Amino acid sequence: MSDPVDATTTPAWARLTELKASYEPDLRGAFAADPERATRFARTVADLYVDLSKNLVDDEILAALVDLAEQTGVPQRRDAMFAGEKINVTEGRSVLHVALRMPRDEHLEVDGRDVVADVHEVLDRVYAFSDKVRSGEWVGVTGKRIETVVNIGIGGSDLGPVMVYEALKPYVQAGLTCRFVSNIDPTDVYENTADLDPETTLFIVASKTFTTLETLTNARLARSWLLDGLRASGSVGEGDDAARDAVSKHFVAVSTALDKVAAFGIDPENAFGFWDWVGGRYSVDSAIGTSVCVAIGRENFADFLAGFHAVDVHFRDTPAAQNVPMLMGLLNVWYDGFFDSQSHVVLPYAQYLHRFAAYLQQLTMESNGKSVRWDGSPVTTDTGEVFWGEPGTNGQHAFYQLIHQGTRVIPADFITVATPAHPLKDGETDVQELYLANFFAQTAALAFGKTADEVRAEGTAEEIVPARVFSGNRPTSSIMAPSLTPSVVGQLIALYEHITFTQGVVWGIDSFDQWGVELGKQLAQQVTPAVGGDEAALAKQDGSTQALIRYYREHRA
Ligand SMILES: O=P(O)(O)OC[C@H]1O[C@H](O)[C@H](O)[C@@H](O)[C@@H]1O
Repeated sequence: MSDPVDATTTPAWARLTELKASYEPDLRGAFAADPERATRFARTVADLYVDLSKNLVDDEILAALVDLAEQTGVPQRRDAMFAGEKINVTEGRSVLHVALRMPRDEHLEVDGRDVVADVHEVLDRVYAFSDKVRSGEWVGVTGKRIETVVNIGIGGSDLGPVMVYEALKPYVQAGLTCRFVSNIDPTDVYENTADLDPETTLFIVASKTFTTLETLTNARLARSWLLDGLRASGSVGEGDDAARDAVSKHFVAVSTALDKVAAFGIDPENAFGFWDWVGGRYSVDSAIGTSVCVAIGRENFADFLAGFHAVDVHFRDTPAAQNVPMLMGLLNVWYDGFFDSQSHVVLPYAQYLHRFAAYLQQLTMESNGKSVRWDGSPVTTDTGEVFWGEPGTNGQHAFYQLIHQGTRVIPADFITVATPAHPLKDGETDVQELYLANFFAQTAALAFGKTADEVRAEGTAEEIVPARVFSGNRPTSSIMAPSLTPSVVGQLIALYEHITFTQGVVWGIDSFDQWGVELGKQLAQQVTPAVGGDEAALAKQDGSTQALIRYYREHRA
């Protein structure tokens, strides 16, 4: 595996440094001087129209960013990923989420196996299972059809499925509902089962490793809830055989560790596998998406996968200057490295995408929150900006103030669709038009601001003019699609996967490991006996931890 290139030593970085020194952001001037700017800085990828023109770049800067991608080896590493090379260096693994959405007739050999054939074998089993649940052929232990599917998972085994389920609500079969339990706070499993009927509930235990404390604990709680409920109503007798039979009708699992699934007591017949070359945060398009597939059906799920694939092909085959994910990743590097941007806001003007920012937080921050490169050397630039966001227009009335007038540059991605799922009218007014007017107005306000003279011209008292000035030159990228179809949702996810990849390569980091989450897990194991009252274990904790545990023990009702 080639060594990472230190981006800051490349001629492109030197050029960017030079360009930045003389760059005076002036989007008003840039649009006035170049009537073609909007079209020259727009790109398309699959169904997505991506307007990059309101970013703080000119032709020279963009060219230098493209050179940076070349000089840090982004295209080569991308090709290595698609070829199945083990680019997840610290875990010695290939990185092949792109294989999860390759069409059936493609082939990709890794360690002597055609992974595309393996993918489709599992996909066919997921499809067959989802057909049975949807048609009512799959029944619970008392013969009733399934009405609620509860996905139990966390991190990548939760955020992807819940985000996509919410995004594709209009495609969910009537009479079927999915719920998602992730948190080990007992409230989560309680609230999500309290009003359910065990006879019509199916649990999907989703865990790549099948060792995750939260998920296994919640799965056991769910199993107890199921058996207690069925026994209380006399639907199921006492004894292990009766319990096993009930569990086999109400529990399926998704994991790379099928031996552990069996050890948990779930029939391997009811388990769907995937592979160590799929990162958890890249797994919603694997069997981890089974809850989504049950909800929306195999045709829609296939359309979802096709959306990813269309963006994969674009990312793989398009030269950097036209390559949308690569350009967007490079813009992020530009803002992080040269404007000290510490965060990046994602603002979907599509209510169904209300979990998209939360999903992106794991994708981007677990991938690129690293301080060493893949050869172990320290990074030489900042990495891993904070991703955050909420659907517009809610954010406008809450936190946009900081984006418009705060002291930091916060690049923003605005995402919307032309056709709403529900074209409601307020009298004669098409509400989608009000919604999109806000989208367009916000990106214009951020880019072009409002000068002191413009504020004065409105008759504003001089002493409050400064407070009412908008500097403008606040960068945004606008992403539009015709409507929020399964394919478009797949396209959006793949777009951000490859943006994340591009940033990671420029920074020289392994975007596919997540060692940073391990220490807390280990410590939790050590602390658990102390929380439970083991004085010797308590004495081994630091002073602050001891005090916190004592507080808990004194106040626990
Ligand atoms: O799917 P699982 O193995 O249960 O893992 C669930 C999550 O837990 C971890 O701690 C990782 O940081 C995540 O990347 C992962 O998605």
